[in-house]
Amino acid sequence: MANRAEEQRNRVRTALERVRAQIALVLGAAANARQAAEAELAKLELERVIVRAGINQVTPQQQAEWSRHPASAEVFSTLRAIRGQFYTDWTAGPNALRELVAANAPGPAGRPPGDWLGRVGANPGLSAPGLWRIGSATAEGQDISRVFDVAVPLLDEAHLSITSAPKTREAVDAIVENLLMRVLSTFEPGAVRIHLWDIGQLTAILPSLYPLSRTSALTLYDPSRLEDLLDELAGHIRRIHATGMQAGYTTLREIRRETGQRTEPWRIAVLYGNGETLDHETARELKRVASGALAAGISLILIDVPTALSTSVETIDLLDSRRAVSSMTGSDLIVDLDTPLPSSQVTRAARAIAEALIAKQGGPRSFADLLPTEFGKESSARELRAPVGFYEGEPVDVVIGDASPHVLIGGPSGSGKTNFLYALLGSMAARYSPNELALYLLDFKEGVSFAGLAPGRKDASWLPHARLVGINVNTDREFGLALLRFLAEELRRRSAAAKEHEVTNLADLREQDPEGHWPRIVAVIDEFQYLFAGRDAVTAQATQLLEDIARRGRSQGIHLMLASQDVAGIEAFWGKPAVFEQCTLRIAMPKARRVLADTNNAAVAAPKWHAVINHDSGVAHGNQLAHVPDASSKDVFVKLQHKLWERHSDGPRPRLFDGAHSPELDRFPAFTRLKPNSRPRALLGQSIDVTEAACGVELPSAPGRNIAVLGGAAAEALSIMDSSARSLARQYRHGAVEFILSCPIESCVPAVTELLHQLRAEGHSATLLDELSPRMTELSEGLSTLDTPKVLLLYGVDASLPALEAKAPGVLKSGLDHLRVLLKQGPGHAVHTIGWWRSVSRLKDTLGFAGTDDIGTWAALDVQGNELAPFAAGMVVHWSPRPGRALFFDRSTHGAPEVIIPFQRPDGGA
Ligand SMILES: Nc1ncnc2c1ncn2[C@@H]1O[C@H](COP(=O)(O)OP(=O)(O)OP(=O)(O)O)[C@@H](O)[C@H]1O
Repeated sequence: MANRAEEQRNRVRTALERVRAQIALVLGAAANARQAAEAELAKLELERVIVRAGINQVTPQQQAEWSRHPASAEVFSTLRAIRGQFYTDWTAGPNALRELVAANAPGPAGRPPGDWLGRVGANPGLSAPGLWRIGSATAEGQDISRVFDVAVPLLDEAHLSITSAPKTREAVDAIVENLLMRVLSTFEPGAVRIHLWDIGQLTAILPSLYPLSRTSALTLYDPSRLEDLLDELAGHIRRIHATGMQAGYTTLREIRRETGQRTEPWRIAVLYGNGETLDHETARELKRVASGALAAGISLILIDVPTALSTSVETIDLLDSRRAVSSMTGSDLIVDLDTPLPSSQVTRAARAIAEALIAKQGGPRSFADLLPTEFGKESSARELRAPVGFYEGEPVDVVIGDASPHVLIGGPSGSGKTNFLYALLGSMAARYSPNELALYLLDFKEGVSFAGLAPGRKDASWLPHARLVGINVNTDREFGLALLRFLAEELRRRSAAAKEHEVTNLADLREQDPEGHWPRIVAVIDEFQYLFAGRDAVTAQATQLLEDIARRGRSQGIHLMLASQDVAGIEAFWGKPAVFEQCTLRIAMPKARRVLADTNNAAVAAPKWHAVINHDSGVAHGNQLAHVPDASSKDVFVKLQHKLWERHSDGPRPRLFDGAHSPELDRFPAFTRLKPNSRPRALLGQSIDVTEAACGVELPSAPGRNIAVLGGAAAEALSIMDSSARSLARQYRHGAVEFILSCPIESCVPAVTELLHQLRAEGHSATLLDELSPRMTELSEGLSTLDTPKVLLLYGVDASLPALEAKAPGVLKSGLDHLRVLLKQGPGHAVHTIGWWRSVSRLKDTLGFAGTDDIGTWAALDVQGNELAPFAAGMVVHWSPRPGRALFFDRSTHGAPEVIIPFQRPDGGA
């Protein structure tokens, strides 16, 4: 037993020892591998150090240090072999370099100044030469065939850092001037802007270039305010980055290449320091700018600014006034700097460029300059982009898209807001077809500023992109609300479609649903402050709807463009910052207040007929000043509209809502389409709605289906009675309904008689009663035996009351009692009353103790809202009576009363 146990222990021990031996072997192998790797690493590191320092540049001290390295012999022999081989091949080097520079530095970028200095460049600036010549160098051997050009990359490619040597300021200036003149002379004027800052001076920097300083090509900065320049550059970078990113590009170079347009100039910022390090904050900002600058087409030339930049920087270190070493050629080679350009010639050349730029920017540009050569070619899937004006001859774009979904436009009266809107609408309409862009235009101002965009009497054309044009709506705030409701509904429809297709934005929806009709919608509301003009339900609903649309419209391609004379005064707006914040695109006309950020005063200084366009919520760095061409004077916009209309005249015409005109019943589609049917509706007027709808009342055989017209405004009352009767008449077959009319108001008799004839002409029985009571009695007593539906058209019931109340001797019930019976029981027997009472109290008198239930629908004219509460289930009724409008309520269908427009009667009254 003991033996077996011992045996087992021995077996285990032996096994363990074997394992240990294996582990030791593996560890040994790993240690060896590691040692070898470390040796290799040390060798490579040494190699790197030697290469960096230069095998020939070495000091004896360093040489001694390197020699101590175990791998030094091996490394030196490898490097010498490579170097030897390189220099053997190098016979072809200078020539190759000459060819390289010639290919990458064409024209003024690399040619001698005699070939170009003084001539204005013609390169349109879609791409830039890769290299710019600064001098030459000579490879070992010193014979002429070994001389080659030295050039540095600049625009889009790299920054440049120059370090001076004692007494070399002139030489440094010569390098910078040489480079700048090469760049300026390469491109057409305006393609490059130079920013100059010198810590030591304001006025004497590169004086030969001064003729350019009266143009945008050259800007000088205060020595004590480097941060201004850095701020400005940061602003450009942010803007270019934002617009590029939206379109899916990461660099300005890519934008230019892909779009074929030079959307932005290149910028070169020349910073002369004094060799001292910048303060911490400025250095940090400089680094930040430098790292984003190249992608935005901005390059820095830093002179004696000792800041390590973490991006591509080439260096030129001056040895003396003629010689330098450069990172382009390495420390082994000396660069012989080009001789300075003759200053008088530089001045002359700078003047020529400045003059060419001024000539090119020319006088004010016209509306036609905003239009593309071919119409309707752009896609709005990602954004809407259109120039609206010019800054120094260059077009300035407005972009409406995901990053700037909504627009706020402000400017005092006469500052050119409407003109701006026309310029922008024209520029967009010319670029995008009506399938890409749909416009809903609403103007709360008195006047007809958008009227021309809808077909009119004088001009039958319309802007094909316009779906709705609302004019003279200053008193019809409800129309603004209707537009907002419509947009909110469209938003819901789009969200549902997006959900169905499992996408989150318009671009993707359009991709997933190519057959769908998903234009970008731009809703322009001029003088939108009217929406908030009262402390009432309209303001509350408008605010809520605007917030909703502003928040969610961005991803569904629904954009708001809100314009106002005085944004500052819109209390409801400031109380609800959500809408304001979503309007990231701000347009400030000259002297506009509060449209831009509080500290941004650009609008104050903006000249006449200019606008400050800011896609960054109004912060100063986003300012773009633009001269807006005249788009609103006679025939300017119209010409474009005609062209567009001819292309799309088969498309739908826009709905025109003109608050100054009441609709005509005989031309109103909802009326002309009426035919006999089983559910006749009395049309009372036009709904204030985005679609051209009538508001109607169904008169089924049910209690309460009577209509009361309330108030003393006779024209409107007559109109409502008239359209109700005539519309009902059309919905019955000949003789299938009987109209019974009564009118104790003398002045209204002609209108009533005319209606009587019209009803008869429709083939119906119609009677105008002299006395109301007998017929009321007859009808109420025979209710259950009546065979034809009847409509009682009772004008001025209040005037009939004395006669109705009178009782004949010995008779128990008065005519009024019978009328009450008819109001209560008539509808159940197809006898409906449409009555006009000139005051609410007289209606109450008529109804007596029976309560208000028998009046299921009403249209109120000049009566106060609080009087109407009993007829609207006790709810608070807001109503400020106004001519040509009525407040309409149908207990069976309405949650709240709505404003309607009674039809225009042919005699001219409402
Ligand atoms: N860029 C422009 N160039 C030439 N004329 C212009 C320009 N902008 C506006 N105008 C003219 O100035 C006048 C006022 O312009 P506009 O109606 O656009 O201003 P507004 O700010 O909308 O003023 P309001 O709110 O009072 O209508 C118009 O007669 C218009 O033709």
